Amino acid sequence: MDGGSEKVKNGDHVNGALKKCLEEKKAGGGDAADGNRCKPKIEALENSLFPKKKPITPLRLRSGSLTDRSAMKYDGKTSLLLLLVGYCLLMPLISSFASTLEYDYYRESCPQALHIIRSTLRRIYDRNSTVAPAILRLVFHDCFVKGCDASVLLDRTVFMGSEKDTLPNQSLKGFDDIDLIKSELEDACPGVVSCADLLVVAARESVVLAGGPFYPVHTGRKDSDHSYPEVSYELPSPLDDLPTTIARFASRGFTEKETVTLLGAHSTGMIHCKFFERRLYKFGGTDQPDPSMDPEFVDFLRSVCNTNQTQTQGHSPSASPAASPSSSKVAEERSMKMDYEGRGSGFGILYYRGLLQGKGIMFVDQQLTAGEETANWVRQYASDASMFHRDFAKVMMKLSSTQVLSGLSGEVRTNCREVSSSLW
Ligand code: HEM
Repeated sequence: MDGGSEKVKNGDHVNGALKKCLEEKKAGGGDAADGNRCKPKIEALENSLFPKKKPITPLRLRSGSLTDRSAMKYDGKTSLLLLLVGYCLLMPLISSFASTLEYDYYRESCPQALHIIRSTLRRIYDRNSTVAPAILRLVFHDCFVKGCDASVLLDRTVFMGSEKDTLPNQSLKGFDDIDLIKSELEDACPGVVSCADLLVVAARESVVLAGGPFYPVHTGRKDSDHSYPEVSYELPSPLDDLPTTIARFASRGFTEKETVTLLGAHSTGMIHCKFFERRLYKFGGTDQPDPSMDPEFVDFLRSVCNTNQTQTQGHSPSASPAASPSSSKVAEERSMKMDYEGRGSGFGILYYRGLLQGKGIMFVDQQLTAGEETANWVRQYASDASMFHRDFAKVMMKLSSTQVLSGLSGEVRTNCREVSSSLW
């Protein structure tokens, strides 16, 4: 076994121990995921995902170095210059320390915060399981646009446009569910828990509910006082080819591998026919379907999206319940269920296997098999569920920490749809 798979195994082991701890604590009626009891296991999981580097031994200063007083023959001007340079270099460093996220940031201000998020989300999920993929997608659309600052949740006002109204965000869902969770938080701890933290924690829970891995989420994010509709157009499109997708993710600091991993989120949820219909009939200006698609799968998707035909069953991914009624209005609303029929190890692995068989629903998904490096990762994830779960956990932690506001930057909104500072 190579070193990489050894680490995967360790990660699995720690994740298993953590899950056990959480279950035991839950059976005991408490909330453990972020409580003290499971903290050592959460830290062990973090260590297995991100092994700590050895501390660097400080270099001994040799005589004759810059700190050697005898060598300091600077005049007043040089000292002032050095002071200025030092100030300029250190200030960003100091403020970046001040703005670091923390483990269990709300432990004193609102110790029940994470329990409230988790239990409310689970209550909603029990009634309507579409909440989980909806919130997972929301966090991506939030974090990709100016960082994880809940800007995507803001409604339009007379002074400010809203990200929600832009084309890439028009089919986002889950806003009411976020409102419900926020109102529970506000009842318990008014004005304390940010919408940005709410969203990343709820997304983590959503991944777990969808059969994906648990990953630790540090907290302390603040909310933006601004929405960025113009930046929303930088979100990837379902019609993008591979180089464009790679470039878009690279612009946010993600590697090719991480891009492949992140798209594994398409293991769960729904996708409307309008996002892939052109692939089925008139691909690339021809009268033919996309040649990279499996022909039987093309027929299947045509039957799902065509309101005149009856629904076909028995394929994976399966036709969605939303695809049953047959009025013309519903034609637009027809959708494919991306749930690749798996819980536990099914999350991810079936999505990548589907890609290898030409059964990617959106062009952007199928394109992952078009590049040498990306196709290599697709193949690896299709055969190694634990490697995918470990990488997905890591990349979701990275996504959740993208360009956050913290410390003195940003605010805590009391209503996720409106900024709290009165100017807007
Ligand atoms: C190239 C990048 C991506 C593109 C072009 C893309 C595009 C889309 C589109 C068009 C849909 C269908 C929406 C609908 O029918 O209403 C969708 C669904 C979804 N996307 Fe993505 N996506 C991308 C990456 C991601 C990432 C990185 C995540 C999360 C980490 C994600 C999570 C989801 C989820 C969970 C759904 C299902 C939503 C639901 O059922 O409500 N997507 N995506």
